[in-house]
Amino acid sequence: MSGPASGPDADRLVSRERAAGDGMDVSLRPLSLADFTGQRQVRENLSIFIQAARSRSEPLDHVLLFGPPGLGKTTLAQIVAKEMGAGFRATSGPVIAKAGDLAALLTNLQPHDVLFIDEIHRLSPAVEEILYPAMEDFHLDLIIGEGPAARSVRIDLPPFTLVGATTRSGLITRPLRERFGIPLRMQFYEPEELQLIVGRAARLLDMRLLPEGALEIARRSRGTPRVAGRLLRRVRDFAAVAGATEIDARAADIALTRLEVDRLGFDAMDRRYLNCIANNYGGGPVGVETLAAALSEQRDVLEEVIEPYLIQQGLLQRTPRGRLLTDTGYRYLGLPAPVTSPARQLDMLGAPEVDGPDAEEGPDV
Ligand SMILES: Nc1ncnc2c1ncn2[C@@H]1O[C@H](COP(=O)(O)OP(=O)(O)OP(=O)(O)O)[C@@H](O)[C@H]1O
Ligand SMILES: [Mg+2]
Repeated sequence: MSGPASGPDADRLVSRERAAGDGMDVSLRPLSLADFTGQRQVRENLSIFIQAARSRSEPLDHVLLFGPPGLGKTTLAQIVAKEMGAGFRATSGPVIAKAGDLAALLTNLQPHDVLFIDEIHRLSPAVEEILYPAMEDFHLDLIIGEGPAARSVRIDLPPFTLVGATTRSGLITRPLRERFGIPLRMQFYEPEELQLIVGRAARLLDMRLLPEGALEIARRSRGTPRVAGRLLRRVRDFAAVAGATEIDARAADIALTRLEVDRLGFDAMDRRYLNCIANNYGGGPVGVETLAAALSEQRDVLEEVIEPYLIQQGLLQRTPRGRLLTDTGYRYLGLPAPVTSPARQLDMLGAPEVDGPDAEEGPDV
Protein backbone atom coordinates (compact mmCIF):
# COMPACT_ATOMS: atom_id res chain seq x y z
CA MET A 1 0.00 0.00 0.00
CA SER A 2 1.28 3.46 -0.74
CA GLY A 3 0.28 6.98 0.20
CA PRO A 4 1.46 9.49 2.72
CA ALA A 5 0.06 7.72 5.71
CA SER A 6 1.42 4.22 5.21
CA GLY A 7 5.10 5.04 5.53
CA PRO A 8 7.10 5.16 8.73
CA ASP A 9 5.56 6.74 11.79
CA ALA A 10 7.18 10.11 11.19
CA ASP A 11 5.45 10.43 7.84
CA ARG A 12 2.00 10.08 9.26
CA LEU A 13 -0.05 13.14 9.96
CA VAL A 14 -1.15 11.28 13.01
CA SER A 15 2.09 10.26 14.56
CA ARG A 16 3.72 10.16 17.90
CA GLU A 17 6.46 12.50 16.78
CA ARG A 18 6.34 15.91 18.35
CA ALA A 19 8.72 18.66 17.39
CA ALA A 20 9.50 17.58 13.82
CA GLY A 21 7.65 19.81 11.39
CA ASP A 22 5.81 21.55 14.19
CA GLY A 23 8.03 24.58 14.14
CA MET A 24 5.07 26.85 14.58
CA ASP A 25 4.03 25.12 17.75
CA VAL A 26 5.58 27.70 19.97
CA SER A 27 3.36 30.45 18.72
CA LEU A 28 0.23 28.28 18.48
CA ARG A 29 0.45 26.98 22.02
CA PRO A 30 -2.07 28.67 24.29
CA LEU A 31 -0.29 30.37 27.17
CA SER A 32 -3.04 30.74 29.74
CA LEU A 33 -5.93 28.65 31.04
CA ALA A 34 -8.34 31.17 29.58
CA ASP A 35 -6.81 30.59 26.14
CA PHE A 36 -6.91 26.82 26.50
CA THR A 37 -9.99 25.51 24.69
CA GLY A 38 -11.85 22.34 25.64
CA GLN A 39 -11.14 19.87 28.50
CA ARG A 40 -13.67 21.85 30.50
CA GLN A 41 -13.56 19.72 33.61
CA VAL A 42 -9.77 19.56 33.69
CA ARG A 43 -9.57 23.31 33.18
CA GLU A 44 -12.14 24.17 35.84
CA ASN A 45 -10.60 21.90 38.43
CA LEU A 46 -7.10 23.15 37.75
CA SER A 47 -8.24 26.73 37.96
CA ILE A 48 -9.75 26.17 41.41
CA PHE A 49 -6.72 24.31 42.75
CA ILE A 50 -4.38 26.98 41.40
CA GLN A 51 -6.38 29.78 42.99
CA ALA A 52 -6.48 27.95 46.31
CA ALA A 53 -2.75 27.20 46.30
CA ARG A 54 -1.93 30.79 45.39
CA SER A 55 -4.12 32.18 48.13
CA ARG A 56 -2.22 30.02 50.65
CA SER A 57 1.14 30.90 49.07
CA GLU A 58 1.81 27.20 48.69
CA PRO A 59 3.01 25.28 45.66
CA LEU A 60 0.28 23.48 43.76
CA ASP A 61 -0.16 19.82 44.69
CA HIS A 62 1.42 17.34 42.25
CA VAL A 63 -0.53 16.90 39.02
CA LEU A 64 -0.71 13.76 36.87
CA LEU A 65 -2.01 14.20 33.32
CA PHE A 66 -3.06 11.12 31.39
CA GLY A 67 -4.25 10.95 27.82
CA PRO A 68 -3.39 10.02 24.25
CA PRO A 69 -0.64 11.99 22.46
CA GLY A 70 -1.31 15.51 21.24
CA LEU A 71 -4.20 16.43 23.54
CA GLY A 72 -2.30 19.21 25.31
CA LYS A 73 -0.52 17.67 28.30
CA THR A 74 2.75 19.55 27.79
CA THR A 75 0.82 22.72 27.02
CA LEU A 76 -1.18 22.41 30.23
CA ALA A 77 1.94 21.77 32.30
CA GLN A 78 3.45 25.00 31.00
CA ILE A 79 0.22 26.84 31.71
CA VAL A 80 0.20 25.55 35.29
CA ALA A 81 3.65 27.06 35.88
CA LYS A 82 2.64 30.32 34.29
CA GLU A 83 -0.60 30.61 36.26
CA MET A 84 1.27 29.82 39.46
CA GLY A 85 3.80 32.49 38.61
CA ALA A 86 6.47 29.81 38.97
CA GLY A 87 9.43 28.59 36.95
CA PHE A 88 9.12 25.64 34.56
CA ARG A 89 11.63 22.81 34.15
CA ALA A 90 10.97 19.94 31.77
CA THR A 91 12.45 16.50 31.40
CA SER A 92 11.20 13.04 30.56
CA GLY A 93 11.16 9.60 32.11
CA PRO A 94 13.66 7.86 29.82
CA VAL A 95 16.14 10.76 30.07
CA ILE A 96 16.58 10.37 33.82
CA ALA A 97 18.90 7.38 33.87
CA LYS A 98 20.25 7.42 37.42
CA ALA A 99 19.03 8.51 40.82
CA GLY A 100 21.76 11.17 40.76
CA ASP A 101 20.30 12.75 37.60
CA LEU A 102 17.00 13.27 39.36
CA ALA A 103 18.73 14.52 42.51
CA ALA A 104 20.58 17.13 40.45
CA LEU A 105 17.35 18.30 38.89
CA LEU A 106 15.49 18.49 42.18
CA THR A 107 18.19 20.27 44.16
CA ASN A 108 18.37 22.95 41.47
CA LEU A 109 14.69 23.88 41.68
CA GLN A 110 13.53 27.21 43.07
CA PRO A 111 10.69 27.20 45.59
CA HIS A 112 7.29 26.58 43.91
CA ASP A 113 8.87 25.64 40.55
CA VAL A 114 7.01 23.24 38.31
CA LEU A 115 9.03 20.19 37.31
CA PHE A 116 7.45 18.52 34.30
CA ILE A 117 8.29 14.85 33.72
CA ASP A 118 6.92 13.63 30.40
CA GLU A 119 6.46 9.88 29.83
CA ILE A 120 6.65 9.43 33.56
CA HIS A 121 5.68 5.76 33.21
CA ARG A 122 9.18 5.17 31.82
CA LEU A 123 11.11 6.15 34.97
CA SER A 124 13.34 3.37 36.22
CA PRO A 125 12.35 1.80 39.56
CA ALA A 126 15.51 3.17 41.26
CA VAL A 127 14.69 6.71 40.18
CA GLU A 128 11.05 6.31 41.08
CA GLU A 129 12.01 5.38 44.61
CA ILE A 130 13.97 8.61 45.05
CA LEU A 131 10.94 10.49 43.85
CA TYR A 132 8.58 9.23 46.57
CA PRO A 133 10.04 11.14 49.56
CA ALA A 134 10.76 14.10 47.30
CA MET A 135 7.10 14.34 46.39
CA GLU A 136 5.76 13.59 49.84
CA ASP A 137 8.05 15.48 52.20
CA PHE A 138 10.35 17.47 49.93
CA HIS A 139 13.53 15.66 50.82
CA LEU A 140 15.93 13.21 49.23
CA ASP A 141 17.48 10.18 50.89
CA LEU A 142 20.69 9.42 49.07
CA ILE A 143 23.09 6.58 49.79
CA ILE A 144 26.69 7.72 49.69
CA GLY A 145 29.49 5.20 49.36
CA GLU A 146 29.31 1.43 49.15
CA GLY A 147 29.43 -1.61 51.39
CA PRO A 148 29.82 -1.22 55.16
CA ALA A 149 30.95 2.40 54.77
CA ALA A 150 27.75 3.38 52.97
CA ARG A 151 25.64 5.91 54.76
CA SER A 152 22.46 7.69 53.92
CA VAL A 153 22.21 11.45 53.78
CA ARG A 154 19.08 13.49 53.77
CA ILE A 155 18.86 16.59 51.58
CA ASP A 156 16.01 19.04 51.96
CA LEU A 157 14.37 20.30 48.80
CA PRO A 158 12.46 23.48 48.06
CA PRO A 159 8.70 22.86 47.93
CA PHE A 160 7.88 22.21 44.27
CA THR A 161 5.11 20.91 42.05
CA LEU A 162 5.66 17.79 40.00
CA VAL A 163 3.57 17.59 36.86
CA GLY A 164 3.75 14.12 35.34
CA ALA A 165 2.38 13.23 31.92
CA THR A 166 1.69 9.82 30.49
CA THR A 167 -0.04 8.32 27.52
CA ARG A 168 -0.29 4.99 29.36
CA SER A 169 -2.04 5.29 32.69
CA GLY A 170 -2.02 1.53 33.09
CA LEU A 171 1.77 1.47 33.20
CA ILE A 172 2.14 3.85 36.14
CA THR A 173 2.93 2.03 39.35
CA ARG A 174 0.36 2.39 42.09
CA PRO A 175 2.73 3.98 44.66
CA LEU A 176 3.69 6.66 42.16
CA ARG A 177 0.12 7.29 41.07
CA GLU A 178 -1.03 7.64 44.65
CA ARG A 179 1.44 10.42 45.34
CA PHE A 180 -0.27 12.76 42.89
CA GLY A 181 -2.92 14.84 44.62
CA ILE A 182 -4.45 15.99 41.33
CA PRO A 183 -4.88 13.24 38.72
CA LEU A 184 -6.45 14.58 35.54
CA ARG A 185 -7.63 12.53 32.57
CA MET A 186 -7.65 14.31 29.24
CA GLN A 187 -10.40 13.43 26.77
CA PHE A 188 -10.55 13.60 22.99
CA TYR A 189 -11.91 17.00 21.92
CA GLU A 190 -15.34 17.59 20.41
CA PRO A 191 -15.42 18.88 16.80
CA GLU A 192 -16.83 22.22 18.00
CA GLU A 193 -13.90 22.66 20.38
CA LEU A 194 -11.40 21.77 17.68
CA GLN A 195 -13.16 24.20 15.37
CA LEU A 196 -12.35 26.99 17.83
CA ILE A 197 -8.77 25.77 18.17
CA VAL A 198 -8.29 25.60 14.40
CA GLY A 199 -9.89 29.02 14.01
CA ARG A 200 -7.53 30.52 16.54
CA ALA A 201 -4.51 28.87 14.92
CA ALA A 202 -5.59 30.16 11.50
CA ARG A 203 -5.78 33.70 12.85
CA LEU A 204 -2.31 33.35 14.32
CA LEU A 205 -1.05 32.04 10.98
CA ASP A 206 -2.79 34.86 9.15
CA MET A 207 -4.97 32.50 7.10
CA ARG A 208 -8.45 33.21 5.84
CA LEU A 209 -10.32 30.15 7.06
CA LEU A 210 -14.12 30.19 6.95
CA PRO A 211 -15.99 28.62 9.90
CA GLU A 212 -17.19 25.70 7.73
CA GLY A 213 -13.63 25.11 6.60
CA ALA A 214 -12.50 25.04 10.22
CA LEU A 215 -15.28 22.61 11.12
CA GLU A 216 -14.33 20.31 8.25
CA ILE A 217 -10.74 20.14 9.52
CA ALA A 218 -11.95 19.78 13.11
CA ARG A 219 -14.20 16.82 12.29
CA ARG A 220 -11.34 14.99 10.63
CA SER A 221 -8.69 15.56 13.31
CA ARG A 222 -9.29 12.50 15.50
CA GLY A 223 -10.34 14.68 18.41
CA THR A 224 -6.70 15.82 18.72
CA PRO A 225 -5.40 19.41 18.59
CA ARG A 226 -1.96 18.37 17.35
CA VAL A 227 -3.54 16.56 14.39
CA ALA A 228 -5.79 19.58 13.78
CA GLY A 229 -2.73 21.84 13.64
CA ARG A 230 -0.97 19.58 11.17
CA LEU A 231 -4.00 19.20 8.93
CA LEU A 232 -4.50 22.96 9.00
CA ARG A 233 -0.98 23.56 7.69
CA ARG A 234 -1.35 20.97 4.95
CA VAL A 235 -4.71 22.42 3.91
CA ARG A 236 -3.04 25.81 3.77
CA ASP A 237 -0.38 24.39 1.42
CA PHE A 238 -2.97 22.93 -0.94
CA ALA A 239 -4.97 26.15 -0.91
CA ALA A 240 -1.89 28.26 -1.55
CA VAL A 241 -0.84 26.18 -4.55
CA ALA A 242 -4.40 26.23 -5.90
CA GLY A 243 -4.38 30.02 -5.58
CA ALA A 244 -7.34 30.11 -3.18
CA THR A 245 -7.61 33.25 -1.06
CA GLU A 246 -9.93 31.78 1.52
CA ILE A 247 -10.55 28.24 2.67
CA ASP A 248 -14.08 26.94 2.80
CA ALA A 249 -15.38 23.45 3.55
CA ARG A 250 -14.88 22.35 -0.06
CA ALA A 251 -11.27 23.46 -0.21
CA ALA A 252 -10.60 21.73 3.09
CA ASP A 253 -12.32 18.57 1.88
CA ILE A 254 -10.28 18.45 -1.32
CA ALA A 255 -7.03 18.80 0.58
CA LEU A 256 -7.93 16.28 3.28
CA THR A 257 -9.11 13.75 0.71
CA ARG A 258 -5.77 14.03 -1.07
CA LEU A 259 -4.10 13.40 2.25
CA GLU A 260 -6.18 10.20 2.49
CA VAL A 261 -7.89 11.43 5.63
CA ASP A 262 -11.48 10.33 5.20
CA ARG A 263 -14.72 11.97 6.33
CA LEU A 264 -14.43 10.44 9.79
CA GLY A 265 -10.79 11.37 10.24
CA PHE A 266 -9.40 7.89 9.69
CA ASP A 267 -6.31 7.61 7.55
CA ALA A 268 -4.65 4.90 5.49
CA MET A 269 -2.91 3.43 8.54
CA ASP A 270 -6.19 3.12 10.44
CA ARG A 271 -7.72 1.32 7.49
CA ARG A 272 -4.71 -0.96 7.16
CA TYR A 273 -5.00 -1.81 10.87
CA LEU A 274 -8.74 -2.50 10.70
CA ASN A 275 -8.48 -4.48 7.47
CA CYS A 276 -5.72 -6.58 8.96
CA ILE A 277 -7.92 -7.66 11.88
CA ALA A 278 -10.92 -8.25 9.61
CA ASN A 279 -9.19 -10.09 6.80
CA ASN A 280 -6.31 -11.91 8.50
CA TYR A 281 -7.74 -12.67 11.91
CA GLY A 282 -11.47 -13.04 11.31
CA GLY A 283 -12.19 -9.87 13.27
CA GLY A 284 -10.24 -11.00 16.33
CA PRO A 285 -9.61 -11.34 19.17
CA VAL A 286 -5.97 -10.99 18.14
CA GLY A 287 -3.02 -10.03 20.34
CA VAL A 288 -1.35 -6.68 19.87
CA GLU A 289 2.09 -8.24 19.36
CA THR A 290 0.73 -10.31 16.50
CA LEU A 291 -0.83 -7.24 14.94
CA ALA A 292 2.35 -5.22 15.34
CA ALA A 293 4.31 -7.94 13.55
CA ALA A 294 1.73 -8.30 10.81
CA LEU A 295 1.68 -4.55 10.17
CA SER A 296 5.43 -4.00 10.74
CA GLU A 297 4.62 -1.31 13.27
CA GLN A 298 5.84 -0.84 16.80
CA ARG A 299 3.48 -2.09 19.43
CA ASP A 300 3.68 1.28 21.22
CA VAL A 301 2.51 3.11 18.13
CA LEU A 302 -0.50 0.83 17.85
CA GLU A 303 -1.36 1.18 21.53
CA GLU A 304 -0.76 4.88 21.96
CA VAL A 305 -1.52 6.46 18.62
CA ILE A 306 -3.82 4.26 16.56
CA GLU A 307 -5.99 2.30 18.94
CA PRO A 308 -7.29 4.95 21.39
CA TYR A 309 -9.25 6.82 18.73
CA LEU A 310 -10.58 3.65 17.09
CA ILE A 311 -11.76 2.51 20.51
CA GLN A 312 -13.30 5.85 21.33
CA GLN A 313 -15.16 5.78 18.01
CA GLY A 314 -16.44 2.28 18.75
CA LEU A 315 -14.68 0.47 15.88
CA LEU A 316 -12.44 -1.59 18.10
CA GLN A 317 -12.47 -3.19 21.52
CA ARG A 318 -9.60 -4.20 23.76
CA THR A 319 -10.45 -7.42 25.50
CA PRO A 320 -8.38 -9.60 27.80
CA ARG A 321 -7.83 -11.96 24.85
CA GLY A 322 -6.89 -9.33 22.32
CA ARG A 323 -8.22 -6.76 19.89
CA LEU A 324 -11.68 -7.25 18.51
CA LEU A 325 -13.31 -5.51 15.57
CA THR A 326 -16.84 -4.39 16.45
CA ASP A 327 -19.87 -4.42 14.18
CA THR A 328 -19.33 -0.67 13.74
CA GLY A 329 -15.78 -1.47 12.63
CA TYR A 330 -17.08 -3.90 10.00
CA ARG A 331 -19.65 -1.37 8.86
CA TYR A 332 -16.93 1.24 8.47
CA LEU A 333 -14.92 -1.12 6.25
CA GLY A 334 -18.04 -1.92 4.23
CA LEU A 335 -17.74 -5.59 5.14
CA PRO A 336 -20.44 -7.85 6.55
CA ALA A 337 -19.88 -8.58 10.24
CA PRO A 338 -19.33 -12.32 10.82
CA VAL A 339 -22.10 -14.29 12.43
CA THR A 340 -21.07 -13.84 16.02
CA SER A 341 -19.61 -16.95 17.57
CA PRO A 342 -20.27 -17.53 21.28
CA ALA A 343 -16.60 -16.87 22.09
CA ARG A 344 -16.63 -13.59 20.21
CA GLN A 345 -19.85 -12.61 21.91
CA LEU A 346 -18.28 -13.31 25.29
CA ASP A 347 -15.32 -11.15 24.41
CA MET A 348 -17.64 -8.34 23.42
CA LEU A 349 -19.46 -8.55 26.73
CA GLY A 350 -16.37 -9.03 28.85
CA ALA A 351 -14.41 -6.19 27.29
CA PRO A 352 -12.87 -3.86 29.86
CA GLU A 353 -14.37 -0.43 30.07
CA VAL A 354 -12.55 1.81 27.65
CA ASP A 355 -12.59 4.96 29.70
CA GLY A 356 -12.12 3.45 33.13
CA PRO A 357 -9.01 4.47 35.01
CA ASP A 358 -7.59 0.99 34.65
CA ALA A 359 -8.50 0.43 31.04
CA GLU A 360 -4.94 -0.48 30.20
CA GLU A 361 -4.30 -2.67 33.16
CA GLY A 362 -4.79 -6.37 33.38
CA PRO A 363 -3.18 -8.96 31.16
CA ASP A 364 -1.67 -7.17 28.20
CA VAL A 365 -2.01 -9.34 25.18
N1 LIG B 1 -6.62 23.08 24.23
C1 LIG B 1 -5.81 23.46 23.25
N2 LIG B 1 -6.03 24.60 22.59
C2 LIG B 1 -5.23 24.96 21.57
N3 LIG B 1 -4.15 24.26 21.15
C3 LIG B 1 -3.88 23.14 21.78
C4 LIG B 1 -4.67 22.68 22.87
N4 LIG B 1 -4.17 21.53 23.30
C5 LIG B 1 -3.11 21.27 22.55
N5 LIG B 1 -2.92 22.23 21.62
C6 LIG B 1 -1.87 22.26 20.60
O1 LIG B 1 -1.66 20.90 20.19
C7 LIG B 1 -0.29 20.60 20.08
C8 LIG B 1 0.05 19.42 20.96
O2 LIG B 1 -0.09 19.75 22.33
P1 LIG B 1 0.88 19.14 23.45
O3 LIG B 1 2.26 19.10 22.93
O4 LIG B 1 0.63 19.89 24.68
O5 LIG B 1 0.30 17.69 23.55
P2 LIG B 1 0.74 16.49 24.51
O6 LIG B 1 -0.51 15.96 25.12
O7 LIG B 1 1.82 16.94 25.40
O8 LIG B 1 1.29 15.42 23.51
P3 LIG B 1 2.35 14.22 23.80
O9 LIG B 1 1.63 13.16 24.57
O10 LIG B 1 2.69 13.75 22.42
O11 LIG B 1 3.50 14.83 24.51
C9 LIG B 1 0.45 21.89 20.44
O12 LIG B 1 0.79 22.50 19.23
C10 LIG B 1 -0.56 22.74 21.17
O13 LIG B 1 -0.37 24.08 20.85
MG1 LIG C 1 3.86 16.41 25.43
